[in-house]
Amino acid sequence: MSNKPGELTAVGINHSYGAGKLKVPVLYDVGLHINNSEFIALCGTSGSGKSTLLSLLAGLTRPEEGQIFISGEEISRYNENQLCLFRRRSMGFVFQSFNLLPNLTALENVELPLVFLGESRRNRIKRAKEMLAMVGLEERMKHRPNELSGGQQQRVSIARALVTKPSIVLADEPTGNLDSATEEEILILMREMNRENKTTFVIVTHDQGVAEMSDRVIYLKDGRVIQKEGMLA
Ligand SMILES: Nc1ncnc2c1ncn2[C@@H]1O[C@H](COP(=O)(O)OP(=O)(O)OP(=O)(O)O)[C@@H](O)[C@H]1O
Repeated sequence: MSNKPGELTAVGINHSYGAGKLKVPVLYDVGLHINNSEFIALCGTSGSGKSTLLSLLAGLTRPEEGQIFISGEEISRYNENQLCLFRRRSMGFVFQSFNLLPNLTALENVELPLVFLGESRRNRIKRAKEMLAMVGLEERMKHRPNELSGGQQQRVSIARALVTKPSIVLADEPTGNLDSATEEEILILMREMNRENKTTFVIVTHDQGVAEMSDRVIYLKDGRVIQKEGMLA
């Protein structure tokens, strides 16, 4: 299997939690292909397996069966160190609860992924400032997360996700903690980032707004992909 930067492919994924009598199957023969620079909504009812699938695509969980290819690399074969390096270099993450470090400023939070990649301080600051300007927060870069609104915190976390120029951003309910006006603002921002940087976005969501703004919806029901080409959930 060869795929290009920013492409994701899953083949024959079966996954369960627990073992023996306590084993709970969660994903059944899941297959999907996502093209470079697509903006994808991953939808489905509560408990259908969306977060589990995202965690497998992120390489945070290893599939019990099946293969996952990201940008041409079969990450389902990687060991922990290889996975960690791959995530740092090629992926960005956005979470419902923002996951910013409370004692760091917005600028320092955005710099952090570059610290892990060993970038010089000068380059880190330059790049983090550029990203904060791109998300409209250059005036707030010295502020700590508790001095920012929820929408501003999510903007910082989008800047942090994109600062390493990843080919893929994975987001788990990124608008779940925001009011509806802010939710729309954040969605528009992610769509702009997707178009400007040609970054692939995969967004787990219950929000119809995300689905409507997406190129495509992948719909999970009871652990199976039931709809995937150009249809809304
Ligand atoms: N660590 C775990 N151990 C055991 N079962 C788990 C674990 N994580 C998830 N599950 C189960 O796997 C199933 C799928 O969970 P998952 O969180 O992937 O669904 P989801 O579609 O993201 O749900 P939601 O929309 O409610 O967040 C659920 O039945 C859940 O209870």
